[in-house]
Amino acid sequence: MEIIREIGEVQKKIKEWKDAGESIGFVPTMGYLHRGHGSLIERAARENDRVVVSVFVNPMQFDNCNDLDSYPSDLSGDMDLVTGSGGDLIFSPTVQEIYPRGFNSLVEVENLDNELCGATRPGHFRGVCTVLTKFFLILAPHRVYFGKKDYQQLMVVKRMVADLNIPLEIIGCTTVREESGLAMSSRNARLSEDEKRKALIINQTLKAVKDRVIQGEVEVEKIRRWAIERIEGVGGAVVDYFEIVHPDTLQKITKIEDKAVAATAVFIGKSRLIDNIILGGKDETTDA
Ligand SMILES: Nc1ncnc2c1ncn2[C@@H]1O[C@H](COP(=O)(O)OP(=O)(O)OP(=O)(O)O)[C@@H](O)[C@H]1O
Ligand SMILES: CC(C)(CO)[C@@H](O)C(=O)[O-]
Ligand code: BAL
Repeated sequence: MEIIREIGEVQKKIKEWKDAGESIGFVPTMGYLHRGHGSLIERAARENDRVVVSVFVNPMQFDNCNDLDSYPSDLSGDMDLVTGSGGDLIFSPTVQEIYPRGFNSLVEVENLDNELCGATRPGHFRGVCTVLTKFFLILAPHRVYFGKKDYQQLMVVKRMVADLNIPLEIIGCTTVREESGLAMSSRNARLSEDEKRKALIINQTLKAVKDRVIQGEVEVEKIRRWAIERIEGVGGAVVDYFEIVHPDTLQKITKIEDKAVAATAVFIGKSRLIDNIILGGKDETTDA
């Protein structure tokens, strides 16, 4: 298992593989890898001959310097996880390698980015789409794997690839959880034991919302207010947003008449955690 830091070098390696007729799977990450990332890498390894994992904390997608500066990292742990999950290569460029002249060209997916994380982290998806476009052009993989924990990111990237005719397949993978139900996230590493216990309220509330919908509740505003109160009731949890949106357009809805997505971002202490659940349809336990 190799770590490559330079664009020219990773391209040389990928060319060798492609010249040998091998298919390339790509898993973009910001590092500090956990079993959630591992499941993406394992799936990529099942479906491709070679798997490249990028580890790059992209400054362009952070609107909060503290969040960027305190983002955890552990490249040697990442190497172990990538090896154990069947990956072939880590591409971990420096910021200078990716943005040598700063950056004047931006990729933005309109409308899908105006609610949820797009509303509360201005410029976030512009940063994500710009860096991913660069990675897609640099690596030219056949298939790229994303987690459904970042539901909006998955939808935005699918749309970007379709709009720009980028020749690769985007694959969404099931959210991997702790036994407690907490969605695995690199940012969980910053939680104290007490905060970790409090963070359980996020998934518990999403599941309770799903139950209310199954029992016939359709009024979004009623559910929203109830869910926010329930989450913040644990003390030390502050809801950044809790919204119920159309699963494809990601626009807010007022009544749940068909499939919908409940998505939330919650500050537990200083860590901002996200999670979501599919309502009014099958749950998110299947890959797509
Ligand atoms: N629990 C998880 N299950 C499945 N996929 C996941 C999980 N956590 C992250 N991913 C996916 O891994 C990819 C890289 O995500 P990232 O490196 O930001 O990890 P993260 O744990 O989500 O970090 P953060 O704490 O910043 O949210 C994304 O496609 C993301 O959706
Ligand atoms: C896709 C990504 C690696 C782009 O920087 C990041 O947004 C993430 O880790 O989800
Ligand atoms: N997983 C999303 C990357 C971010 O929080 O910036």
